[in-house]
Amino acid sequence: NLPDGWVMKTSKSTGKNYYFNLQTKESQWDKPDGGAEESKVRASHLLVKHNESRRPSSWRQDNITRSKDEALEILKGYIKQIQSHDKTFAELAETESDCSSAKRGGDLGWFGHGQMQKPFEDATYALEVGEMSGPVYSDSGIHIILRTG
Ligand SMILES: N=C(N)NCCC[C@H](NC(=O)[C@@H]1CCC/C1=C/[C@H](COP(=O)(O)O)NC=O)C(N)=O
Repeated sequence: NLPDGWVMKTSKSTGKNYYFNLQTKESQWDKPDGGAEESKVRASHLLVKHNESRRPSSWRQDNITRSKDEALEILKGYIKQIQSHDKTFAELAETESDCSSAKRGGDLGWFGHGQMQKPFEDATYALEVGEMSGPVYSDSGIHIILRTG
């Protein structure tokens, strides 16, 4: 049996079985190891990309040219909006995040060690469930992380 959200599919082109996560829409050839549930975490994030991001493009903007400093100032503004309860985390992530998870309010689903870039993984595991991070830097850009599970 497969961990939650995962289904097995057969590739039309190769006839090989692969695994697809209905929640995160990611697919992989290897059977997802359940991994001890307790070692997994769930998080949402709001990503602001910049011109040094590994992929300076997103659903919001084809070519992202803002500087890293500008991205940090923008992200700090979002943190203030969330802390003042002006908007919820998910509402802001949905309209502002440069990650495709924006359409799920920033939800990345459950993940274990080795799946996300290390700085992001470490920052998430350091949070209590329900806690929000400050600015977290990865090769993708600058994130706010909300640990949800
Ligand atoms: N398991 C789930 N839900 N999907 C696979 C995630 C793969 C992982 N991704 C990341 O580490 C970045 C930073 C944290 C979230 C994340 C999202 C990136 C950010 O955007 P990008 O820099 O790729 O354009 N978009 C999707 O992957 C990686 N090892 O590269």
